[in-house]
Amino acid sequence: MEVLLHEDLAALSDLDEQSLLESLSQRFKQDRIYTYIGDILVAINPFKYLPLYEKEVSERYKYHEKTKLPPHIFAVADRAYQSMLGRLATGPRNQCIVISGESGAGKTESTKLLLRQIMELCRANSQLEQQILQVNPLLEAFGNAQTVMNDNSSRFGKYIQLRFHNSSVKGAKINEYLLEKSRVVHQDEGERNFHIFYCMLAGISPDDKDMYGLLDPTQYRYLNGRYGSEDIVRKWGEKYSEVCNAMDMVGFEEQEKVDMMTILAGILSLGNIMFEPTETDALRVTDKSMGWLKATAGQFGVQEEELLRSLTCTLSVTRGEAIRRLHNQQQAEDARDSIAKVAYGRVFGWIVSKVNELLAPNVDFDVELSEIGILDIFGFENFAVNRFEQLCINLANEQLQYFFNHHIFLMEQIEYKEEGIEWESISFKDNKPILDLFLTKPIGILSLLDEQSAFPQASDRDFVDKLNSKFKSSPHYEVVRSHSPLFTVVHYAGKVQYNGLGFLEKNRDTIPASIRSLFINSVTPLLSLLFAATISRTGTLMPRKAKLMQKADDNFNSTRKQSVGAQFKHSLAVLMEKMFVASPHFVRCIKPNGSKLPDQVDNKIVMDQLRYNGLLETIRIRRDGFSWRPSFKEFAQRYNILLIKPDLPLTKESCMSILNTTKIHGWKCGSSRMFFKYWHQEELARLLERLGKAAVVIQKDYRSLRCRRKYLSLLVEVHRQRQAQREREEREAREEEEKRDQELEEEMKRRLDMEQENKSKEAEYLFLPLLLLLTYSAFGKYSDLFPFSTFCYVTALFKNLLKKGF
Ligand SMILES: Nc1ncnc2c1ncn2[C@@H]1O[C@H](COP(=O)(O)OP(=O)(O)OP(=O)(O)O)[C@@H](O)[C@H]1O
Repeated sequence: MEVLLHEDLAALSDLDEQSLLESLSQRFKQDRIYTYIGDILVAINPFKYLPLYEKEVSERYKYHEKTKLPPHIFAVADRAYQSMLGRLATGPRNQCIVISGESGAGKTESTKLLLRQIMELCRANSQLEQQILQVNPLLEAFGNAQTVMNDNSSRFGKYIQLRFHNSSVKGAKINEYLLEKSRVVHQDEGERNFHIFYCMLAGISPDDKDMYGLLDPTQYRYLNGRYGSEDIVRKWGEKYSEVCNAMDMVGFEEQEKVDMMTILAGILSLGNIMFEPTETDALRVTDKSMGWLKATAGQFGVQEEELLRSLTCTLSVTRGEAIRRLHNQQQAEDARDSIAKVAYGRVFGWIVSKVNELLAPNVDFDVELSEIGILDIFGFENFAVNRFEQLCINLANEQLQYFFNHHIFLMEQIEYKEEGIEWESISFKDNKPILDLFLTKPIGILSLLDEQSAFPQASDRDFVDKLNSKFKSSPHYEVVRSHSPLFTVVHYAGKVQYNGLGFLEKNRDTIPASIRSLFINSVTPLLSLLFAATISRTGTLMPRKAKLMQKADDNFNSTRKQSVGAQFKHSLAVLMEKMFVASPHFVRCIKPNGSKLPDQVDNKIVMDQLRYNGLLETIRIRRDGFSWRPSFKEFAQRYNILLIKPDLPLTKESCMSILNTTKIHGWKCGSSRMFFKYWHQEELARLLERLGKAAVVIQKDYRSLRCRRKYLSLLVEVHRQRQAQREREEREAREEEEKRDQELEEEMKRRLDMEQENKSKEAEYLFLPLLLLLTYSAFGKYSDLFPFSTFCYVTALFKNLLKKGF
């Protein structure tokens, strides 16, 4: 039991297919839906609520050590986030998380959980992060639908690029891949149209229903006249308010929402327009559907007659002459359906481009952003009837499987050989020949499809005949003897029989110029914008400014447009380019049974998935192989800190010296790079972390020492300043006192002087008359000899002598 419940299957020494299955299903029965194969996460869809994603669980998985907690999708989010920031074994790098598995295996749920946890990790609570989280319900409503394999199946692929500056999210970009537009006009048994139609009909208020001209849901042919039980309708209603909230949150304007709903209502009405032949060659709209024609024209904001004309005939200009060709009933119905598909496809593309506009990073161009990409692409599909869409979906899955194989098996084993590492080769199912069958030029399925699509007279049968003649000897292709244009491709995940009917038309995906110009002139601004938009080489809608529209439309030529197959091929190539330069993390989703039931494991279904996913081989390569292979330079640069020697040369010898200081075993040394087991990354990261913690302690102590020293010198300075202050104050006091003494002395002197003066004045007053008397009496006799002036002079002389204290 111990072995069976092992959390990392790569740690088991011996495992065969049967014990792998047993091990996973035992864990599943105990609600342990996650299991590691080294650094790869296997997730089995529980089809029931499990208390695995609560706030408290999310907290535990933040910055955790992998081996200390059970395997979890949150652990993948944590590892991608920490690796992006360069906190784990490697320096900062862009990351991508690749989620794969067949339809209904749980990819979209895993994507949502990853997004949520990454937002938690960057402590997100700003408006931007809320907007990023709100994008999902919006895209799900417009891009998901019920299929026989999954009630909430993604009918498009998406690659979400989260962009960060340092640790906080600065923006996001959604890349969408090939929406299954044909679902708007046709759904197979047991399937439904896109969720938004049902949500809108269930959740809209009676007033708005009147405003948009919506009627009873069972009346609409595009909905197959089917609606749902009361319970389901209630849920759709709730979903509709969620979608409206999401639109508000993401930032859609009121008029844009109204336009969008009007277009959806128009698509539903359009589907009810039926045609019948008249006695002349012309077609007419049946009496019953005249009302629908009127309603559609109103909802699409175009003239009723013009709409009818564009449905029933094609106008083309040859050598300056306008030629009108009448449609037969089938052509009119095709024109009707193609309007519905284009309108819906473009609404979806517009939502994505609008979301991207609103979530674009608001930072300067020179700010370098890091990225985590999450890929949630439609799962492998094999229905009773497989059409062009299934072919594209399965091609995308082939491409993903190739990416997985390339990373896990191919690159690794090539490097062992090149670097002289002893290695017993592990065989795996290489799907490169199947990819080549699709993508090779000029003789691959997509090239032949393009070739045939370019001939207006070619039929789907011609296309399949061409495939049969070119690939009849290929081990990955089987000719099917039938009146219908059938063919079989042996995919990595099993054989799929395709029905070639409609392949050419879907690949061309053109709308007649007359229809396009009719809608460009619609009074509904959004519809006009959508039909004037161009489509990029990778199939992305590019809305244009109104003024530029008409000019470009004058020389619009539908044959210049890339085929859908070519666009899809390009978009996959661009996606692979992005993913090949990032560090990948793999989540392999497994569907436990075909009935979408909880607690049930269908051994055959699970075993098939384990086999075609190559999980047993993955376990072997993760157990015996060296999944992490940094170059000497890369390793020495990152880990020289373990030697605590600056300026260490980035050589093999340095790598050896570094590793000799650790207790890590089991690594190998090649001729230009090191070879490590997946768990070595964790061990080295732990050593770095320990060193990091030690560095923090040293920094802390050093800082405290510096602070203490600074404090002491400040204290001395304070003492010095205080002393100086004291001395200054004393000196000032002294000077003040001296000044006061001096003033006192002066005052005393002044008073003395005054006293003296007073005394002399008294003497003057006392002696002057006497002196005068004496003088006069002494000199009186000789007054003749002494004139009066002499007398005055002598008197003044005495007076002065008296003043001076004589
Ligand atoms: N972790 C989970 N916990 C509970 N239920 C889950 C979980 N994962 C998936 N499910 C259930 O399985 C259903 C299908 O999952 P999901 O839509 O994620 O599959 P998918 O692989 O994305 O399929 P497709 O390729 O068709 O889009 C979900 O609607 C949900 O009911």
